[in-house]
Amino acid sequence: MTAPQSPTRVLVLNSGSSSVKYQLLDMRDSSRLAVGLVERIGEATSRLVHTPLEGGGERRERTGPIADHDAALKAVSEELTQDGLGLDSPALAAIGHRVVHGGLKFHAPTVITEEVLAEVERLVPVAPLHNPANITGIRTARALRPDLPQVAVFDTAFHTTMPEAAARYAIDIETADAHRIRRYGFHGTSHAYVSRATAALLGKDPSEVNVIVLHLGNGASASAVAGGRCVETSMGLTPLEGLVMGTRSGDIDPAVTFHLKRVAGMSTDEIDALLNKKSGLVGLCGDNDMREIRRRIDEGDERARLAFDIYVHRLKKYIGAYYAVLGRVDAVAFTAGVGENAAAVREAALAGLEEMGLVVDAGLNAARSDTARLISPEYARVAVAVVPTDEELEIARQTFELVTGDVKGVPESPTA
Ligand SMILES: Nc1ncnc2c1ncn2[C@@H]1O[C@H](COP(=O)(O)OP(=O)(O)O)[C@@H](O)[C@H]1O
Ligand SMILES: CC(=O)OP(=O)(O)O
Ligand SMILES: [Mg+2]
Repeated sequence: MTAPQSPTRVLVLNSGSSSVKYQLLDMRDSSRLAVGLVERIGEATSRLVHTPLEGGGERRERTGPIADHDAALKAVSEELTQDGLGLDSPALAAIGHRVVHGGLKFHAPTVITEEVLAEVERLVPVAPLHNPANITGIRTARALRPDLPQVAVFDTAFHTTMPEAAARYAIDIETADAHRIRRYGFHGTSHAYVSRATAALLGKDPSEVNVIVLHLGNGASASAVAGGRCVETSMGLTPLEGLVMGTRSGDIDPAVTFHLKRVAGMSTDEIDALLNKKSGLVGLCGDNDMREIRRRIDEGDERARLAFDIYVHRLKKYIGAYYAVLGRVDAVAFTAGVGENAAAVREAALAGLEEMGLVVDAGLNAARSDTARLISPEYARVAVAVVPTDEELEIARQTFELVTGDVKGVPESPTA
């Protein structure tokens, strides 16, 4: 009789403000067994799309109201069970959660305890769109499988290497320290994964290269990574600072908020909602989807053109700034929904930077691919790359490594 195999599967939950993305992976070969997405949580038109990649099941879609993240996770659990991949499976080693704000405490993936949850809860005011969803995801997953290790992988962890000169705001230092006001940075799992994948694409070790990573999704951030360590990133105390995003303003003179309060008579909550939800691309032109913005530009829409130009202008400023921070740049890597798909954004962001060694080959830029690739000509001094991010795989790896102490070889139970 053979002894039972050690569990090798990890379920990854990436709970966003109104969505949950999930993947079930087998860490023996990092293969995906099921992937899915629940979107528009809390609306009447919620949608769950579930794709089993193992067991011969078909892609399924459910529409109709899903009230909250708790209901969303229960629906995901039902879908997985239908494919024989349910949370009750003894093959499951752990559940890995993306947790957006980890403050200064968490530098590495962490097994979730009540103390860890309390700290994540304490940080809700500085990640109001993200941490509450992460907490619900953790509590629901724990209720479904109380015996299983649950691991938090923090968006902030990769940025904890930032030097004080980059991490501090120039405000009264006692006030800042009393309230832990500093720049934390986010999307760190993606910046870590993409900077490493870019080094691999260049055939180098991460310690040998300096990379500017541009994570352009709904939320967007840039980072400067020197020899594998983050030295600067564009998001700050909260995920509001930095680049222009789908619905967030990014950088703004803080006095705009006083002005809105004193002159426009808006409340703090109204200003918060304005800057987080009604700004960025959606505030400028009514759309936050870059595909729709490009379509409108092609039809001659001036508002869409202006929104695109502001988005790209900010991006270019950050590329220049991070070039200066790094001194020598080996590669600029574009990632996430916009970075991976919007050739026009990549072209416009780097236009006119030939003197800095940054050149985009139009043919390579226009080509499409699901794998990491270079879009700069061979002669260019700085490589420009499109590198699909994979936050879920990175979370699964870190989770599995933490619970088994091994990421490559899977420990087997000794044969009886
Ligand atoms: N084919 C495409 N062309 C241009 N932009 C795209 C394309 N596909 C997706 N996007 C952009 O990517 C965004 C979503 O990026 P994603 O990384 O999935 O975001 P998030 O993880 O923050 O939800 C969309 O809002 C859209 O602007
Ligand atoms: C931190 C952050 O902005 O995340 P997202 O892009 O998922 O909203
Ligand atoms: Mg994302």
